[in-house]
Amino acid sequence: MEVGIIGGGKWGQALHFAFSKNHKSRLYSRTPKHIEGFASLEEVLACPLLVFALPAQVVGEWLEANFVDKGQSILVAAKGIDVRKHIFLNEMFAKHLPENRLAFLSGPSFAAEVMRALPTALVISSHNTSLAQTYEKLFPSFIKTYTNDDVVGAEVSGAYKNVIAIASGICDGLELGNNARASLIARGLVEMARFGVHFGAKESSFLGLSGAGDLFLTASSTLSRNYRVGLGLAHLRPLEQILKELGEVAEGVYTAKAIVSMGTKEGIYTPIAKEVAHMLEGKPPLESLRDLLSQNG
Ligand SMILES: NC(=O)C1=CN([C@@H]2O[C@H](COP(=O)(O)OP(=O)(O)OC[C@H]3O[C@@H](n4cnc5c(N)ncnc54)[C@H](OP(=O)(O)O)[C@@H]3O)[C@@H](O)[C@H]2O)C=CC1
Ligand SMILES: O=C(CO)COP(=O)(O)O
Repeated sequence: MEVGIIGGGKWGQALHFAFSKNHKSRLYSRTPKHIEGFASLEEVLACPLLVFALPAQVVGEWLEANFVDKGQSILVAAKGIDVRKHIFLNEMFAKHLPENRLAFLSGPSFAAEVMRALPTALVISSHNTSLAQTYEKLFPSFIKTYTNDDVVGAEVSGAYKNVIAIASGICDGLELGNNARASLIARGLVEMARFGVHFGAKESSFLGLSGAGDLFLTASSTLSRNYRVGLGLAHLRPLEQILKELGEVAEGVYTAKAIVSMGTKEGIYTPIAKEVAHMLEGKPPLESLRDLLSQNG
């Protein structure tokens, strides 16, 4: 099979490496990369199976400017919620192609470990089971894949876990201990499930790879860009400086604000995301901690 990857960042390159094991993979990015299989946007868009691996916050503008519907399907590998429109990625893509040509990738997957061909498990969610199974065939044997139809559950899991990961980094940066981090992650899982179920997600999705799996991974490792943002915030470093030094996307920085806006509008209790959004805007972490601990859960 042939696959065209849009996005040559860490995740696009990792997926390109994985797909290239057994299939013809082409990759396009704004900045040319000197890797085998690098192709023009036209060559990539000509592939019937596409993978979108750009940051969530550029989805809208990128699709408007570049996407030409020639009957392709898209596996969305981005994780986030649009901070300007406060809508899920499936709604952004649905403006350009029908949901039966859309699938979403989620689960615990640091690109760096995929590049080392370390064992990984992922979920492909689509309203079109046959499409999910087609995308499954692209993955090499070191990546185990599961499929389901809970697109919202996959999206909310992948997006929200980044926000809880920032909170976990703050917790460790403040040296609050293992009890505190475990409690924060557990309550974060409850919070993301509450948010997702409100928008139609299946609660079971948050107990699996998409939710608990990706949350445990991202909230417990310095391999996570979002976790590292939290460490920096705990040490009172300016967010602009943290992101400049990171040099890569940290989706939770934007998703936190989207979650709080959507939660406020819909009346959903999102205490951790709310405090993360406050800390991203400069609220001292210890004040947030006090406010979180003083709230009735
Ligand atoms: N890294 C990981 O471990 C994983 C990441 N993801 C998700 O994948 C998505 C991409 O993340 P990742 O690859 O890690 O991010 P990186 O920061 O590594 O790369 C981002 C890429 O996006 C490109 N880009 C940024 N803005 C634009 C734009 N306006 N137009 C065109 N291209 C743009 C950059 O291009 P340029 O190089 O030209 O600046 C860069 O190649 C995110 O949603 C992330 O959450 C999911 C699972 C794992
Ligand atoms: O989504 C990821 C792992 O599943 C990558 O996490 P970070 O974006 O926090 O690095």
